[in-house]
Amino acid sequence: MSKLRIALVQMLVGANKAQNLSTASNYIAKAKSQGAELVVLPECFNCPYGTSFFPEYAEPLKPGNASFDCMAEAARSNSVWLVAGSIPEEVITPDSEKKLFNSSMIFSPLGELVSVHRKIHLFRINTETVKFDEGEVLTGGDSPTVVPISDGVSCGVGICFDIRFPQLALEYVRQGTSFLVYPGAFNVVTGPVHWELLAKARAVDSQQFVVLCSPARDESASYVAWGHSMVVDPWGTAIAEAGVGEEVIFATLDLSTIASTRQKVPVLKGTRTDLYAMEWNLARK
Ligand SMILES: NC(=O)CCC(=O)C(=O)O
Repeated sequence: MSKLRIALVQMLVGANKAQNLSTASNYIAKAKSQGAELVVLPECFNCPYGTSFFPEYAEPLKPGNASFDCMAEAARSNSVWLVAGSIPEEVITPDSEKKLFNSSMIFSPLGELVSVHRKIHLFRINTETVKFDEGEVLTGGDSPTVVPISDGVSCGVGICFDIRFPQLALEYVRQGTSFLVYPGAFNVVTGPVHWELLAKARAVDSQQFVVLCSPARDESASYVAWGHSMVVDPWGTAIAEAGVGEEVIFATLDLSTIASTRQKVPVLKGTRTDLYAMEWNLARK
């Protein structure tokens, strides 16, 4: 595989779960009809983004549950790879404790669940205007997720706040991924300053494609998403970008540009792991 056509579904997410699932599924079919081989949905595409909503909308990621069944069928019937944004996942532990994760299901074109990425870094923010702590109800995941797509092509998955951690992206580089996919819902405070900057930073430091998919902006929501879903190439150039409304955007990832970028600017080869390591011991405050 030398090129991969992808679609990012920047959809409006509301309070009605069935409606959200139907919207997602219609857009997946539309993306396929326009040539997409891999489709990405936004963070929390089955429920409004907010800690008060997560328990009510959470589901086990198994057949027999609405979001799982709908997405498996959408991937299968359209024969596409599907990074199904994220939904609140309910897990009952062996000690009968209920835990919730912010999780992304990844389906193959056969409709098989091939991976689940549980958001590792829970979103915490405390500004004058936006305060949020996913840790009030969610548990963080504990492993990076690499999805094999085809012969030698794989992608690393992160969810939103995960993009702020270059160490995770560099771990994906170590594991040989070609692109990084982050379903995300930045907000109107950090979005204007950090969203594009972080997408480009991760693309430049990992020298691969970076894909960010947001919900469309809904000014009446309790949490107003930034929008601006985008795809950045290994050189750091945005090759597709949405506005703030509902929209599907497309990009063709020319995977040969990964090697050519790394040849032009050999930072990965030049990394001096003998002088510095990806570990540190900051006093946590
Ligand atoms: N859903 C999230 O993780 C939001 C992350 C965010 O807005 C940020 O600034 O980081």
